[in-house]
Amino acid sequence: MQRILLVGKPNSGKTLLFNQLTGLKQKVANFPGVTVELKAGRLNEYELVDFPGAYSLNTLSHDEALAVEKLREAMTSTETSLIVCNLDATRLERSLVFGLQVQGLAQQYKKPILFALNMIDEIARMSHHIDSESLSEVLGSPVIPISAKTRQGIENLKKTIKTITKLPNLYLPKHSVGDEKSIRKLARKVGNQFGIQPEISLRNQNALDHFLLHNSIGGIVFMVVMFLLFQSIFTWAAPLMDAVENGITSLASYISSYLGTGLIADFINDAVFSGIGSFLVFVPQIMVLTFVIGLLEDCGYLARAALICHRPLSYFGLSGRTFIPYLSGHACAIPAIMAARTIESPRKRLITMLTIPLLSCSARLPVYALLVSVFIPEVQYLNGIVSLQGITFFCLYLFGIMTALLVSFMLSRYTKIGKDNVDMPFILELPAYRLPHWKPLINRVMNSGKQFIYRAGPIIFLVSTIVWILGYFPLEPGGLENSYLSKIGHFIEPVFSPLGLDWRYGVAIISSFLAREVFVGTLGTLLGMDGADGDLVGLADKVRSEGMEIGTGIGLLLFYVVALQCVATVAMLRAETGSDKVTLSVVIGYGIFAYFLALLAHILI
Ligand SMILES: Nc1nc2c(ncn2[C@@H]2O[C@H](COP(=O)(O)OP(=O)(O)OP(=O)(O)O)[C@@H](O)[C@H]2O)c(=O)[nH]1
Ligand SMILES: [Mg+2]
Repeated sequence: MQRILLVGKPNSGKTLLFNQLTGLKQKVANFPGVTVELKAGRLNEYELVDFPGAYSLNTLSHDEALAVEKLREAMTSTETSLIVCNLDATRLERSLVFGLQVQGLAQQYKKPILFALNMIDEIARMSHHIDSESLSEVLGSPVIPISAKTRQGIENLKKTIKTITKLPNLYLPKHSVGDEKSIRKLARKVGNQFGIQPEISLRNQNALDHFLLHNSIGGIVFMVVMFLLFQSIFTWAAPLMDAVENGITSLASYISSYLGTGLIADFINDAVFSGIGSFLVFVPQIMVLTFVIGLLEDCGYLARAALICHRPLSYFGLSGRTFIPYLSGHACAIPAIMAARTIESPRKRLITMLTIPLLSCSARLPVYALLVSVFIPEVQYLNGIVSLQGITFFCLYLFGIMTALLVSFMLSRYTKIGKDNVDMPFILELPAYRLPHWKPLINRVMNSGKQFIYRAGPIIFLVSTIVWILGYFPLEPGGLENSYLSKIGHFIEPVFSPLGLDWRYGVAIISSFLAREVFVGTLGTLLGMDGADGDLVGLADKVRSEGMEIGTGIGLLLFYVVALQCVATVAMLRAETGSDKVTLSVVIGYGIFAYFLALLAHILI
């Protein structure tokens, strides 16, 4: 299939434009380095390829290097029909440095090129206008003004793409500017002539940055924002979680009233409703977390937070750019490990990737929520804005962060890991402050919930079903205690009994090595079969009524903070580090560390 390449400077709106043209929903956010791998979609009879952004053909970070390498490769391919180079109209000079370099490549390989002059809605808001026709004459290639946000000019862009792909030879760039120095000179000249003056575009930004990047005020704002972020996950998501829980409980009792008793009824109650239901409750929490992170990204704050964190993170052998993968690691480690591609220093990138699994991702939420509600009373402060359970959550997340920092510190000080690579400087372009763009944000939130269900749902269903079958059969007096599962459980019990956990918790922990959220589902199935009435609220009550000691509970929590129990993360680590040895060491190392923490907590508390 013939291809159209969509390239340009980071954070210039390529992916939003890609989504508008293909109808897909790739991630869009207001900081440089969101897209880290090539993504393809259909635009009429063509394949449209969204590239990671790059500032120049001479690259710094891994994602830029990938973009440039793939771009050079695609240039030589006969399947490449057109290059659409996206320019950020509010930062014309910077967009043109890469744009003119790409135009040079297009001329060399005889490919037509078209410039999409994006963000003209922002330009209009600043009472400015860019004469795109004159700009097109100066550049020697078509320039189409658009707004990927408001869709202004998108139809015109589509029409121009059609015209050019029909008669490509008429649109080949006629001349190229030459070396990097003359490109930068021309970019500055054109930027000054057509673009918006930095004093105007940066006026509001500078005022806000003065406050948010201030040495002490900036630090306090950062702490408050992070505290509210973590509070939101627990306190603010609670009403939504209650709604889902009530919905599932009513559905369960409605369906059970029709099923009567017997094998099918037991299966539906214990495996389906207790197993799957107990993890569905956490979908709203994950969506709230994605919403708050998305809000911070969209308004431009996250890039500032990365800058604030650069100094302290450097102390632990990391970079300011580690901040964004670390933060998104609290939603899911997989995209976070990929996001580490934007880290300029290979050593810091490696250390970041290896420590991301220590951050509390949303799969731990069900486990935390269950144990926190067992041990921590529901006390609220400040009219319900802050709760004791929320504070406990914050401490658990903090523990994950501290452990990640400590491990990074040790890796950077006492090992040679990744040391043979050249170190690169930390450079970060601060995006403009903007109001959030609601549609893509809502899409992301819905997607996060959907993906959690799609990814975890089938595994949980499978594991719950297997656990249920092993626990139900052979149909002998004594029920669960005489089941196959109990035999397996008792066999592995010696591993878990030093932690104060009986065989049922052992089975739940072992089954959660595939994915952590399976723990609650399996426990739901197991305790459901053991007399809980299949209702989800009952799970915490059931654990409490069995008299689990607080030291054991805290030990279990710490175990889940540290242990790397996620097949998908292990596979991703292997792919991104390219080393079996490193991946295996991380899995075993964190496993042993987690076990000893749990043991210590059980003995000491
Ligand atoms: N106001 C306005 N904002 C836009 C427009 N296009 C994109 N944005 C915003 O710009 C930010 C960056 O958009 P992305 O599509 O993620 O940019 P990208 O070029 O793909 O960025 P990387 O993947 O990091 O290279 C997001 O916050 C978008 O909502 C536009 O036309 N107008
Ligand atoms: Mg992108």
